[in-house]
Amino acid sequence: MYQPEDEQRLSLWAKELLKSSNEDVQTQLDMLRSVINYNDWKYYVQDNSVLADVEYDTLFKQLKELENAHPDLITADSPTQRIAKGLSEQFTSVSHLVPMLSLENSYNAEDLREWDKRCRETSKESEIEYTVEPKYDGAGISLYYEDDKLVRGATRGDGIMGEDITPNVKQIKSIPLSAALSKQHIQSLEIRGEVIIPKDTFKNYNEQRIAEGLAPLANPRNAASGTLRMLDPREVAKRGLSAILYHVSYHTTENNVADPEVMQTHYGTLEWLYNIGFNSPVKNMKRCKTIDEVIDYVLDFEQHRDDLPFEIDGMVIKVNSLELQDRLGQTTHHPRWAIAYKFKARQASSKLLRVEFQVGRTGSITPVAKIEPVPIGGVTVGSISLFNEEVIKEKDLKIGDTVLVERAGDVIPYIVKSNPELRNGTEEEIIFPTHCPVCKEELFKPEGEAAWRCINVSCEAQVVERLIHFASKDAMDIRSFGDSNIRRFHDMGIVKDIAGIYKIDYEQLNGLEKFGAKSVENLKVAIEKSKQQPLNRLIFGLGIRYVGETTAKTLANAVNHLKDFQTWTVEQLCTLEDIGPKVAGSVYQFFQAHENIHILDELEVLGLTLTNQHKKDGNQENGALSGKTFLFTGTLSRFKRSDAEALVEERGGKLLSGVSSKLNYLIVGADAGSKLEKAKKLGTVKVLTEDEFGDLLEE
Ligand SMILES: NC(=O)c1ccc[n+]([C@@H]2O[C@H](COP(=O)([O-])OP(=O)(O)OC[C@H]3O[C@@H](n4cnc5c(N)ncnc54)[C@H](O)[C@@H]3O)[C@@H](O)[C@H]2O)c1
Ligand SMILES: [Zn+2]
Repeated sequence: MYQPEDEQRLSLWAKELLKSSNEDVQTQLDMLRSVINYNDWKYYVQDNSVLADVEYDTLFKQLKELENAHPDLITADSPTQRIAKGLSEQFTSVSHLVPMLSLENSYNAEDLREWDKRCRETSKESEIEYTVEPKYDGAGISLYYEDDKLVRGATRGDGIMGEDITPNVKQIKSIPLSAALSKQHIQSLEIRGEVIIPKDTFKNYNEQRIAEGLAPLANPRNAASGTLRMLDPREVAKRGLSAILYHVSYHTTENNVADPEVMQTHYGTLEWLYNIGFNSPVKNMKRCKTIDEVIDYVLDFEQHRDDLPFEIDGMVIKVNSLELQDRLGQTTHHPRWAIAYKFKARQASSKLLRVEFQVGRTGSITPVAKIEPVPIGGVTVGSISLFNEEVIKEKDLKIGDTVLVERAGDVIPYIVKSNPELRNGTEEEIIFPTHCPVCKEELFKPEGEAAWRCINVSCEAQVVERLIHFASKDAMDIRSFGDSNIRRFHDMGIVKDIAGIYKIDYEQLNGLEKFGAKSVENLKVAIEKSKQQPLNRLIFGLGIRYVGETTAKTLANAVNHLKDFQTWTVEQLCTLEDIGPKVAGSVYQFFQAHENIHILDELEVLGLTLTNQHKKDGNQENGALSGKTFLFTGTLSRFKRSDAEALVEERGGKLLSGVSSKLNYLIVGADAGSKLEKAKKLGTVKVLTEDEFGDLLEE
């Protein structure tokens, strides 16, 4: 389609147009159209954008404004007159019964008031009721049901034709394979929605990829869109996709009877869909009588976007009455009865200045990109982990490159891509070191692993990282002993290893710059308090390779005393829940090393708890919740989830990972989805609100 020199030219034009242009109107129009066509192709066909979404949106808006000012210069093939292209050749194409259009965008209250005014003028209504729902950041899909059965699932494609991905769609558990449509005399139904990957599924998936040495996937949206187009449905099933349905685009009734009453409003339709088993936005939806109410709701929602279990990139405002929607109609690009309100962007382009190589607590070398600082979603990003050497190769990064940076929700920022087409020849290769940047020992890359390692156990960098990890919030939680103090104390020779934390000579700290008597006292108290931390935190804090918080808990529950593991074999370790040979091997090695046992002995003498308190107290057998099983779902507001889970375990209760007949209690927060549905269907699970759970704890 495009030659490299075309790509370079079009990218330069984009930058020029973004800065403002002094070309005449016709030239500007031509440039904008070429640039937008090119970026549509990159985005929809190649799944590989060059511009940040905001930048693209700005150019699109420029084009629209220019065309509004010069309607005579609008051409039929202008990108404003059609929806973008996006069909691959991997799947059979199918026609949508009704085109899948785009949405008009708005960015502030002014835009929304403007739109409301237009809607009222066009419809000649003085007041319009709107609905507001989240704009899910995933991949659009269209589902077709006939005689209560799911017949077909398709991607959006170019809006007219989509890709037939029925086998993949059938793997998504929140999409019912059949639904009681005929109860409302609906014979056929085409519904639209979004396929998404919940944030924690995405995070787990990426952590797994990183542990396996693979580059993490860019963002939940790309992950959803890529997964839907995978050729093996079994792989799709493993990815934990979810679907939310937000629009009925077409339907017929049995014997042409009149439409059911529920289908007179958008809200009613979604409520009905929800009641017959579809996941729809009703729970996060609001009906608003005025545009001011709409504006309040979207602004408020933006504050809480990170509390949702999935990514959203804005809100969608729709006219509630379907009759009025019909009257307002659509352009070739978007319906007039809906508009998207886009949240602040979380993407930006910046320049890659240099790459630093950091040594982790297990000796792995992590390349970290230093970029020209850019604000993204309210924070300034200047440093970005590149994970390993492969990522640098895969993304084809060079020093001096213009890179696209994204920070999605609570996901750490990452470089989406470089833009090789923007290079001018002065860029430099990134050279991975052959020796540890701190202790200068030669680096090794074990077979089958992605990370280079410094295997010198007394490498200073590793010692410090181990101390930082040990004192961190999720491990021993030694407040007031943060990164910089740890580094300082280590450099001054005050703390040399973990045991050293408990042997600090506080006299020595007197008179230390920026560390007054109060700080010394706080530190002393925090260190003393950490001695009482439960065994699982200590195990996690020790930083045994592959032992995360969950594994640490499993290990802590398996023994009476930590040193009991000295006699465990790899096979025995493998019998523990979720512990495979890799983890077991690492734990085994840790407890076979004399120097580690020596540290444990030292810690015990210094007063730390190496015994499993729960076991000793018999809490688990006699606790108030013993014999009962629990599961939490949705967003909790009163409790932090990990705290709530700890409370259950402290009282002898057991946590389950899914809804089954073994489950006694399901505690539901906001936006509880399929788990709640399933629990209701089972009928044997007691569903509790957070407050009811609180009461249960007090009993
Ligand atoms: N970076 C680039 O080069 C580039 C290129 C092309 C497009 N883009 C981005 O893509 C956007 C245009 O893409 P688009 O046409 O898919 O529009 P869009 O993603 O902005 O909005 C329309 C889509 O929103 C989705 N959606 C989510 N929740 C919804 C809800 N509750 N109700 C209705 N729809 C909902 C639907 O899939 C719908 O198709 C641009 O605004 C731009 O940000 C970027
Ligand atoms: Zn080293």
